[in-house]
Order: sequence, then structure tokens, then C-alpha cells
Amino acid sequence: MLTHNLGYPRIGSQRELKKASEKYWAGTLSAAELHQVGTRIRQQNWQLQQAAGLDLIPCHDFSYYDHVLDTSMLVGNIPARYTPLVTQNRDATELDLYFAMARGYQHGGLDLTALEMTKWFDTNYHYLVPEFTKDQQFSLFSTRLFNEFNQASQVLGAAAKPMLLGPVSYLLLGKEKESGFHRLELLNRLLPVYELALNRLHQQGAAWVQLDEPCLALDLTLAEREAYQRAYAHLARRCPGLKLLVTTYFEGLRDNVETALKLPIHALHLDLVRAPEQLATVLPLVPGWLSLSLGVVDGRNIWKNDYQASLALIDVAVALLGPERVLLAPSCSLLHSPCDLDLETSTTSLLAEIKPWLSFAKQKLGEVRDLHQLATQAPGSAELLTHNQAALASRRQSARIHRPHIKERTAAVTEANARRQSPFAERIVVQQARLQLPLFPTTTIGSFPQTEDIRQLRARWKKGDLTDDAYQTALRQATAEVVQWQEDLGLDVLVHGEFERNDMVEYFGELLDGFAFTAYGWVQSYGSRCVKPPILYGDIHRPQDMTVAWTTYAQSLTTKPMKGMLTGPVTILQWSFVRDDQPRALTALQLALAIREEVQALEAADIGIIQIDEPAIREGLPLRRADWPTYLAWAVRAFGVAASGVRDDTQIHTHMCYSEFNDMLPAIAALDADVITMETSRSQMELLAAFADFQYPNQIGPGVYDIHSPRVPTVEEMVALLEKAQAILPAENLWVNPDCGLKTRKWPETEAALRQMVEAATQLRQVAALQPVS
Ligand SMILES: CN1c2c(nc(N)[nH]c2=O)NC[C@@H]1CNc1ccc(C(=O)N[C@@H](CCC(=O)N[C@@H](CCC(=O)N[C@@H](CCC(=O)O)C(=O)O)C(=O)O)C(=O)O)cc1
Ligand SMILES: N[C@@H](CCS)C(=O)O
Ligand SMILES: [Zn+2]
Repeated sequence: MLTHNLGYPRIGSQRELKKASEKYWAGTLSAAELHQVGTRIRQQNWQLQQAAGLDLIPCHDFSYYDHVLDTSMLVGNIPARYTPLVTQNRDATELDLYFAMARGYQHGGLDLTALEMTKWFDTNYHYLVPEFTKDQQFSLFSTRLFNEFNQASQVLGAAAKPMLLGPVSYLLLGKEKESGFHRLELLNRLLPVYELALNRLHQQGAAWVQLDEPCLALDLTLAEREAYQRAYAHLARRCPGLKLLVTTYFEGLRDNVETALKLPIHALHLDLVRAPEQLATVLPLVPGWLSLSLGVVDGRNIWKNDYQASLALIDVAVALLGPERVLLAPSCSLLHSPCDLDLETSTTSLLAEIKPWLSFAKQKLGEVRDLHQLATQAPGSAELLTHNQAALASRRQSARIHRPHIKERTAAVTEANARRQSPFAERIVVQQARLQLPLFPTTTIGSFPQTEDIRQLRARWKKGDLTDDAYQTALRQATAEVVQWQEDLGLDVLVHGEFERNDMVEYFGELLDGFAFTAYGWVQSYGSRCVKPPILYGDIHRPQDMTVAWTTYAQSLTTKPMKGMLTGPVTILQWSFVRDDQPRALTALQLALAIREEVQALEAADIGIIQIDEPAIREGLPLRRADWPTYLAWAVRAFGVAASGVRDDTQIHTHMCYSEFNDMLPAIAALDADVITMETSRSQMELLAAFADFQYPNQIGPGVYDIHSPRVPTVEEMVALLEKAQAILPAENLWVNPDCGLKTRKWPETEAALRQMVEAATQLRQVAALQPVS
């Protein structure tokens, strides 16, 4: 029984890669220094996994930005718009090209947009979407895979297990950039490149190669299933001698079991945390040539593994297949886990109390090793099991988790609590009478640049080097400046800037009872950006106002409407590590009640517009359509509960970003937010056509520029996008705003972009004023 790992966090336990990449982009670190940081992180990760006793250790799980982009680089899928970077700039390196595709490029007269970015399945990780054209060609381009395999094998003193995104998932996760073909038609051109790569790895000494095929756990068409057969028949035939391990995760195989089990591969990985029930279906059908990798340790959450439950799964598999055909592993890559619980050394925090219940990436490797020890009944097994059961029992019995009055309130929520008092058509009339907004009102999504200054201020305050008073005073000053600045720019609906927030979820986690938070529990979100998800371990209670003082202070400085800014219940749920001892729907409802109280407190403080961000509502959508109705029903209800405890003249906004929303328009309409602001600019407003077809009744602010790139949009391109929007949606329903919050941007580009955005709205208003009144 071999133990292995699908992937280890690549940011470094102290976020070394984030810090180095950002310095490299700022021009204060050389490429060689950045590569040194990368090399060091990989080396540490390999050594740590070796020390944990794993048999097969992954390599090429590291990435300087994103592993899907790495695959594009490997197979030479570089969209034509990046060619001038190489032809016009002789000094441009592969790394420059790589980061240009990731972040856009605006230098030396070149203005290249980044690849589109979207959510990696139902996680908070974002990948860069491969672009495909009809005559797409592939060829081996980047040699990073081969270099890293050599490095790993040197460090380990044995062959590492290279991992790469499988060819079918790679194609399915991409997008056609022109009509007239389907990207799966490119498979025949792609496979020879995979074949070359695998054979080269084999020549370098690889025995196993891990090919991630998470799409194999999705709803598949016949053509997609056939593509899997074709792809792996080809690779098995052309790469003899290599042991191919195909991994699936985030869902069960369900109706793809037959397809998966027919693949001529050496081993198949199953996510038995998300879908433990699939083992019973799969086991009797496993062909004689196939080994099973059992993903029994949760790669997506931070709770200690229940050894008894895992052993029950391992034992049945071993009984049927024999130990030599069973591998043990985490459920998915540990990319989604924080690095190391041992770094959490505070003895006074709440976390210290719940620490025995937790396990981060490093500890999860220990769990895989323990499970191997238990499954093979090695000496010390009994103590391991007893210790594990004691930790789980202490969590189950903890008085910290359960609050009867919260359970009663949650049970008493009615359907009326989840609905506004009047329909939108009536609400908008009283809201407009109160707010007096112009046509094409301009606004932003909430956050403004979180500069070094602001972050250091907070770091000093958290360390105790700055008093509460000094911290508050500095934040009030930043808020006052940004209010004045927005007035000067001519924005119509202002925000307070969110300077007091470390993160839009962690901030609320810190203020609500039922959450614990970590000091170093960072997880990569995209590129160099990380999040520190709070740990939702118990019943949720709101002991105090969370945003009212900041919002009312900002409102006191202006006569323009100031938007209250909250994170919605589904997003808090989705971006936290949540309890696994009750249904997510129930946890969402508890969060919704807490947010509802905050919404009501803002209304009572005379705030006329309240935005409840729900960027993660799409991300939480189950990966299988059959499960959608149940999720959407409770998610929409949770939003409704949070949003509906207010008068008709209080305008509720929501915001969503970085996902495909077309397939959930009825649910978005059911949220019944008065205004929704959303990402559309990278996809050139494609989404709006769907809203128009659906005859979406409420107001919409389609993002007119991409905030994930430092690139400053021109007035003309924003006018063009808005004209597109206006051609399909009533002008009086349109708002003008960026894609998402501006916290990741710098001030100069933020000011330039918003100035142009206000100008774009002004031009549209002028044109509208010239139109005859119908
Ligand atoms: C909108 N998005 C979000 C997602 N998920 C969230 N949980 N939050 C989001 O906002 N998912 C989808 C999108 C896109 N994703 C992101 C994710 C992360 C960022 C981002 O800017 N992250 C910051 C970290 C934010 C934070 O927690 N800041 C803290 C700590 C700051 C810090 O690093 N402090 C230093 C000391 C200070 C210094 O020297 O500078 C330290 O601790 O070492 C804070 O502000 O207090 C990031 O930097 O990665 C954006 C979009
Ligand atoms: N209000 C948040 C939403 C991000 S999705 C922000 O502006 O950062
Ligand atoms: Zn957003």
C-alpha cells in the first residue's frame, strides 16, 4: 500500500512566493532571485513530504502563478496577441511572457490584456482560462516540467511523481475564441505533445505520472466520455512503461464510473471525502489491471481526520483488491489547505483551544502516514487510534459549539422573512425618490487600494505596537480622504473604502461569535493573492455592530449616498473553513440571521443603500446539475433572509465576480437584489446577453473594466462596452462600475481608471440627453 500526495501548497509557509513575486513585478527583485525563492520553496516542500514518509512525492505541483497557465506554457498554447511581446522586445523572457498572460502587459507601446480568470471548480482558487482557436497548434514549449522533475529527483534521491493537468480537463477548462469548432476537436493535436512530455519524463527516470482529470467527476456528454477513452488509449499505447495515475476530485464519479474504469491506466484516484459512497459502486467493478488511490484525508477543510471512518473505507478496498493495489492520499491537492498548524503558537487565542481538532497541509501528510500504519496494523496503531478518537470526542462534546438560542432563532425563520415587502417595481420608485440618482449612476464595488501603509498600520496594531485609538484615527483619516476623493472624481454613490478590513470574509469572522481565526493559515486565491479563511466551528452569533460606525462616519462627510458594505451569508460560508457537523444550509441560515441584523442596524442608522456581496454564490454551486436545485433553494433563501428585513426605500445591492453566471440566472433573479454589480468586462459583456434574454427585471452594473490587471482602460472601450449593454438592456436599469473591489490595485491606476469611467458615464448621459423622449 503506497502513500502519496496530489500536490502541496506552493506559496511557502510564510508566503515567500507572494512577497517575492510582488517585488519582482515592482522591479525590486530580479528574475534570478525570484527563481531562487521558487527553488527553495519546492525543495522545502519535497523534503517535508519525504520526512512525512510518503512513498510518492509530487513535483511540478509548484507554480509561479497558476497550474493551468503552466499547462498552456507546457503545450505552447500562447495566444497570438502575445507574439509582439517576444518579437518587439528581444529581452522578453519566458517569465515575462508568462506573467503577461497572467496579468496583462502595458509597456513600450504594447497593451496586452490578460487571459480570462475564473474559479477552479467549487473552490476559491482562480485559474487562467486557456484560449483556443480553430487552427490551434500545440508544441512542447516550456521545459519547467522537466527541470523540476530533475530537481525533485535530486533533492529526494529518488524519482518524484510529476503531476500535470490531464489533456481532456485542460481542453474542457478552456474556451473557444472563435466559432465553428469545439475545443475537444483539438484533442488529436494535443495528445502528441502530452505523449512527448510523458516519454521525456520517462527517459529522465519517472516511473509514475499523475494526470489530474477533475472534469471526469463532472456531468459529461457522450463526446466528452469518448474523449477520455481516446486520450488515455493513446497515452497508454504511446507511453509504455509509465504508470499513469489519473486523479479525480471534488465529486464522485457517479455515471462516469464505467468510463473511468475502462481507462487503460495504472491507478485511479477517488475523492472519498466528498463522495465516500462511490467506493461501494466502484470496488466491485475495478478491472484487474487497475489500482485505486483512496483520497481519505480532506484536502479542502481543516478538521482532523476521523481515522475510524477512513479505516472503514481502506479496509473494504484492501479486502477486495489487496494492499498492493491500494494507494492512500489526501482527497485532492493540498493547494486548498493552509500550510502548517505548528506555526500557530499563540496560547491565548481561541484557536489554541480548538487546535487539537485541526489539521493543516503538513499535518495531513502525517494523517496519511498514520492511516497507512493503522491499515497495516503496524506497532503503535492502538495508541494512534485512541489519541485520534479522544480529539474528535473533545470537539463533539465541546460547550463552545452549541448555542440553543441561535438554534431556536434559526428554526423560527419563515418564508416571509426571506422576501422583501413589495415587488421591485414598487421599491425602485420609492428608492429613486429618496436617492435622486442620475442615469447611469457611477459607483465602485467597495474596497480601495490596501496600500503597504494601511497593512502595516494593521500589522502594528495587531502586534500591540499601535493603540486602538491611534489605529482608529489613522483609518478614519484614510476614510475621510477617500470620501473627498470620490466626490472630486464625481462618483454618484460612494463607499467608505473598507480600509478597516483585512479581508471581506475574515473581517466578519473576527467579529462574529462561532469563528476562530489563524495567524498563518494562508491559502492561495490567485497568483500572489492569498486569503486566510476563518474557521467556523460553532453556532453563529452577532454580539455587536460590525460596520455601522465606519459607514455612518463616512456618510457624515458627504451628502452623496454612502453604500453600507457587507459580505453575504453564502460567501462567508464558502470562503471559511466550515463545520462538518451540521448541513451547510443550516450554517448559511445562521450567518444570514447575523447579516440581517447588521442590515437592519445600517438602515436604522439612515444608510439608504446596502450592498451584500455574494461573489461566491456561483462557486458554491454543486458540480453536478442534479444537486443544483437543493443548493440554490437554500442559498437564495439565505440571501433573502439577510436582505429582506428592511423597508422598501432601502436599496439592496449585491455583487458577484469571476464566475460564469449564465446558468443560474433564475436564481440570481430570485435574490431580488435591487441592483447587482458584476464581472463582465473580461468576457466582453457576454453575460449581459443572457440577462437580456432572461428579461432580468432589476438594475445591473456590468463591470466596465477588469480590476485584476493594472492596465488602465480607455474611455472609448468603456463607452463601447456600455453601448453594448445599452443595446440589450434598458438604459435606466444600468449602473457604471468596475468589475470588483479595488483593494489589489495601486492608487495612480485606480484614479486614472475611475476618472475615465466617470467620463464614460458622462458621455453616455450626454448622448442620452440628445435622444428624443419616447
Ligand atoms: C474578492 N476576492 C476574495 C476572495 N476570497 C476572499 N476571502 N476575499 C476576497 O476578497 N475570493 C475571490 C476574490 C479574489 N481574491 C482575492 C484574494 C485575496 C486578495 C488579497 O488582497 N489578499 C491579500 C491579503 C489580505 C489580508 O488578509 N490582509 C491582511 C494581512 C496583510 C499582510 O500581509 N500583512 C503583513 C504585514 C504588513 C506588511 O508588511 O505589508 C503580514 O502579515 O506579514 C491585512 O490587511 O491586515 C494578499 O496580500 O494576498 C485579493 C483578492
Ligand atoms: N466589497 C468587496 C467585494 C469584493 S468581491 C470589495 O470591494 O473588495
Ligand atoms: Zn468581486
